[in-house]
Amino acid sequence: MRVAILGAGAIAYGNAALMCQNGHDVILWSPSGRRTAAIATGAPLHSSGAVSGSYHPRIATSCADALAEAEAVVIAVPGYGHRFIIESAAPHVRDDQVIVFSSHLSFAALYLNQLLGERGIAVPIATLATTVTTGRQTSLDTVYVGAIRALLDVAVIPKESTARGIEVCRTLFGDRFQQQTGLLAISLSNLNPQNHLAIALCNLTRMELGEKWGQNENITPAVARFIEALDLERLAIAHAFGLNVRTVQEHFRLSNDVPLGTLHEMVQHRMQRPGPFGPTSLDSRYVTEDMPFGLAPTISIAHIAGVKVPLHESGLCLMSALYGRDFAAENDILPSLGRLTREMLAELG
Ligand SMILES: NC(=O)C1=CN([C@@H]2O[C@H](COP(=O)(O)OP(=O)(O)OC[C@H]3O[C@@H](n4cnc5c(N)ncnc54)[C@H](OP(=O)(O)O)[C@@H]3O)[C@@H](O)[C@H]2O)C=CC1
Ligand SMILES: CC(C)(CO)C(=O)C(=O)O
Repeated sequence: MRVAILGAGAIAYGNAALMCQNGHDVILWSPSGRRTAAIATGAPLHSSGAVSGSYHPRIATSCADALAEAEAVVIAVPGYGHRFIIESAAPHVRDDQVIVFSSHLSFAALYLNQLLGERGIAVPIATLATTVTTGRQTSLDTVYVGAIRALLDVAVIPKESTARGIEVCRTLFGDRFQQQTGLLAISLSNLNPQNHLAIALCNLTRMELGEKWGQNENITPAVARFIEALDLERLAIAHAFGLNVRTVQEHFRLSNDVPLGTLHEMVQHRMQRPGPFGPTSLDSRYVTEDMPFGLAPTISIAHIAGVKVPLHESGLCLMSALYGRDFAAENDILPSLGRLTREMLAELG
């Protein structure tokens, strides 16, 4: 399949390596052009870890160029890049294409659907609760793929295009997708915001001082308790809408192939294998993406549902104070969607 990847970071490169390995024709677009500079001159993309090999994805010079021949389009940038990517792509999307958000946050798919609607077209938009690959970009032409997740949740809008959206995900990435009820369930199934709040808040001075620290080693019993307490709030929101979403322990089992237990027990199992390292700067998407585009919308959903989420609210407040920023105000997707109501959210499922 001809597939365009909008983004050129850890997930874009990991996905590109996996899809090239699966025989797909991949074209990458780096919004600034900087990250793909080496590959554009002919250097191969070297991947190590769970995907190992050297590949030659094509490089697009513009978003329009990336989309021109694509049958599928994967959006793989942090939430703070979604608005730019959506607005760059929307004028060029064709009605025979399928879009995949890897991963989806903050109802970004609704914004894309809205812009396409203004052009009179609708395409399947598959939203993934997390990413197929994990990993880190280690240089401009190298990526380390930590894992390929065994199973992940997907929902497609418009709902009537679900079968086509999931079919394309399976063609690109393999048979590893489980259909969720809808976009609300997917929004409540992305666990990075809560996990990263706990990991970053409890290790913030390590980040600020640029220390090298193992992420799992620092999910101590106290940090794991905090993550599990945050998880109970998230599950209560889902429950208020009658939705069934995975627990953090189930998510950790699927992502890391370890037996179910308490989160701390599971992290201990995971530590038998190396990596990943925690962020080494305050300028980390664990905070700058996950607070505005993960925690803030989740709190809004909780308010609409009438569910109390004191840990989410305190976390967002503390992080905003620590950074001297108003993270809730940094979300540039929600204001374009109008007022979300309980009925609209319930309809999304
Ligand atoms: N890495 C991982 O293991 C995991 C990642 N995820 C999620 O996957 C998504 C992608 O993550 P990852 O690839 O690691 O992130 P990266 O930080 O590596 O992504 C970098 C890419 O995002 C682009 N980008 C950054 N800021 C902007 C912006 N303001 N406007 C437009 N583009 C921008 C960069 O553009 P340019 O090329 O111009 O520099 C680059 O192409 C995130 O939502 C993340 O939370 C989820 C689970 C695991
Ligand atoms: C490292 C990992 C897989 C767990 O926190 C991750 O989710 C991320 O990098 O965003």
